[in-house]
Amino acid sequence: MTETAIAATRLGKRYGQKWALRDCTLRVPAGRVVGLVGPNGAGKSTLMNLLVGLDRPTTGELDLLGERVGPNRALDRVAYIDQEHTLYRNFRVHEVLKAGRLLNPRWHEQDAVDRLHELNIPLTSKVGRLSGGQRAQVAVAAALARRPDLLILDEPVASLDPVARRDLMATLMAAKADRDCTIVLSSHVVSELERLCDHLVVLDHGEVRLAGDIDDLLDGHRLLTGPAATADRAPVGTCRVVHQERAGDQVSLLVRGAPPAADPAWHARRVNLEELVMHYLASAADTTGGGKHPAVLG
Ligand SMILES: Nc1ncnc2c1ncn2[C@@H]1O[C@H](COP(=O)(O)OP(=O)(O)OP(=O)(O)O)[C@@H](O)[C@H]1O
Repeated sequence: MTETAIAATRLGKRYGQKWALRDCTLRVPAGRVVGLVGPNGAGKSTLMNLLVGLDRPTTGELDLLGERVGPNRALDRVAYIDQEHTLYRNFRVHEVLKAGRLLNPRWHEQDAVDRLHELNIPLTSKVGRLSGGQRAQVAVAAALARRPDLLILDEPVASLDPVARRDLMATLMAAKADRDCTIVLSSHVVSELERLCDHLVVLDHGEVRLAGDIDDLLDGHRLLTGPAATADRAPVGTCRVVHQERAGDQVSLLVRGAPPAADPAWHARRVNLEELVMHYLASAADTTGGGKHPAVLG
């Protein structure tokens, strides 16, 4: 397997005057499960459309699984599932599999049959009569039957109830355990990604705000809390202040790096993934004028 699943260099997509994605430079090692997060309109679907070849970039370069993505490149090692888990509703499940068999040179039907059997989804059922969760499972089973090296899912659980969400996440985790593919999934809900993902990309206003392996990102940040009155003298050392937030007479600063434990009035602790993402998004909102949060310091 190639070492790098996704290498994007200054990738951009403009619709008319508007940049949906701008200057996106990313390197995702193969085998990662990537959580792509960001608010509405952040550019998540735009990035995914570029990754799966549904759209062409306005600027920049994109390599997937070691190959340059271009107009004549078949993306047969990449599978994509959109938000609606689009399937023909009049098809029966076995007809979905037949279509997959006819359309895909790499097709392992028994994988899908076994998976659907385990989930008690009859092959004779009409897609339109399945629940939303079952339809999502059929879409995932059909995508996995292609044994993709890169599986991309646009908000796969957004329309599902909590049990169906859990079941779909379990299917993805099992698929990852079976085959060492790279998975990219987008969501608004960070807590949903936390159990599954080991790599994070935060997008906002079409720009990458944060990207990296989640363990490294969590190790590399601290939340420094102390008296708001002395916020400008917070003991940050050489750390970069990403964002600060005031609550009463206390202020919390998200810093990148390890601040020196010099001042007893200040307390440094690790952050969780949700806090990390929220601070980065709040910081982005400050710089783009879209938020109500206090100013970014550095
Ligand atoms: N085909 C298009 N034509 C014009 N503008 C578009 C098009 N597709 C996306 N955009 C714009 O690009 C920006 C990014 O949209 P995108 O759908 O990628 O965001 P997103 O993060 O996936 O949002 P959501 O979470 O709501 O699905 C938005 O401002 C959107 O209106």
